[in-house]
Amino acid sequence: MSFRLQPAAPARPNRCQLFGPGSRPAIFEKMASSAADVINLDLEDSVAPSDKDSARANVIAAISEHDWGTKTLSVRINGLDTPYWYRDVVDLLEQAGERLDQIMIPKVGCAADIYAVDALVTAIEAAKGRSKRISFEVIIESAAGVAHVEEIAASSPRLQAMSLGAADFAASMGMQTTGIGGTQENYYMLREGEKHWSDPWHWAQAAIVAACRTHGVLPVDGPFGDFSDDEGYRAQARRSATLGMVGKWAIHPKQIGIANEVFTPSEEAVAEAREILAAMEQAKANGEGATVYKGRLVDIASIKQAEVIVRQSEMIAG
Ligand SMILES: CC(C)(COP(=O)(O)OP(=O)(O)OC[C@H]1O[C@@H](n2cnc3c(N)ncnc32)[C@H](O)[C@@H]1OP(=O)(O)O)[C@@H](O)C(=O)NCCC(=O)NCCSC(=O)C[C@H](O)C(=O)O
Ligand SMILES: [Mg+2]
Repeated sequence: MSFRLQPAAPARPNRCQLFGPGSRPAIFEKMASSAADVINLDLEDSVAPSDKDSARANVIAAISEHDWGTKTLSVRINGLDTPYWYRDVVDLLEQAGERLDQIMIPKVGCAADIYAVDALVTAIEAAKGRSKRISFEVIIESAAGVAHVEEIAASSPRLQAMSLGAADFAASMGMQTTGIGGTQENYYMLREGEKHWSDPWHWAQAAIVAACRTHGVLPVDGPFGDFSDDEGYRAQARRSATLGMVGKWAIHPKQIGIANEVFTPSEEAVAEAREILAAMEQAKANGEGATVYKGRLVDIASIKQAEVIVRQSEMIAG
């Protein structure tokens, strides 16, 4: 165990990030009144090149015009490989009101990508006297992104969250699929003639969780494209939650409730966690470092596991 303590990730609910194209202002009010914890107004891939300027103007206006409540309000800018991103940053930071919380940087490939955006944001914040420091979130959605995930997680004190973007990731990796997340028909093993499906996103998710937990960043699962498949979305969200991710994107309002349910620890899970903490208190009072709870071992590490669940539930309850 390193003597360095693992930094805590930001203590904010991030169970569901609801996306909407910046070119579709008719849905902004629905997004604002939704039950999502985070709103992502998109200037990137859901906006056609011909609409980039008008979408940017829509988003800047919407930041002040709608009541976003206590949600984290984030805007996804265009990638650093496009001619749009610097104008996104300049106009947002110069023109959008103080309600803007966060910028999402897509297709990040190395720490220097974040450095470039950080330098620009820092200069504009100072020049304009913005009182609120903008935070960053990034999407890991390329081979380079996952190869450099740890340096990216460490890249800036502004960085609060990191998502896996399954669609661009699959393309960058040359994966044989057009699916956005979820079970992939050809990713199976055979045993005695029976197919057993595996999870092709798992290794990248695990890399993201480890990098995020090392550097105090929130790990988030990205989009699930088939919004008519509720159970497929739920299954992927449950796997992500089990792996340590704190939330998942919604690309349609019907996915919000499922994400909120999966990423809120259940009453039973919280009750059990509290019982484990009580059992360990008793064990400590008896001079023991380990004891038996419901027929299984619990020890000092179990305290930390139980605390994760209790802390998450208390933070969500506010
Ligand atoms: C996917 C959609 C285009 C579907 O839109 P639509 O056809 O309007 O859906 P419905 O008719 O079923 O809508 C029902 C009602 O819900 C409202 N609605 C729809 N979408 C949203 C939303 N995102 N937020 C809030 N409200 C929404 C409709 O207006 C209907 O309302 P009403 O008429 O009052 O009943 C659309 O959902 C959509 O555009 N989704 C977001 C797409 C997006 O942002 N994509 C980018 C993120 S994913 C990505 O980028 C990939 C990633 O980078 C990677 O690489 O993996
Ligand atoms: Mg993408």
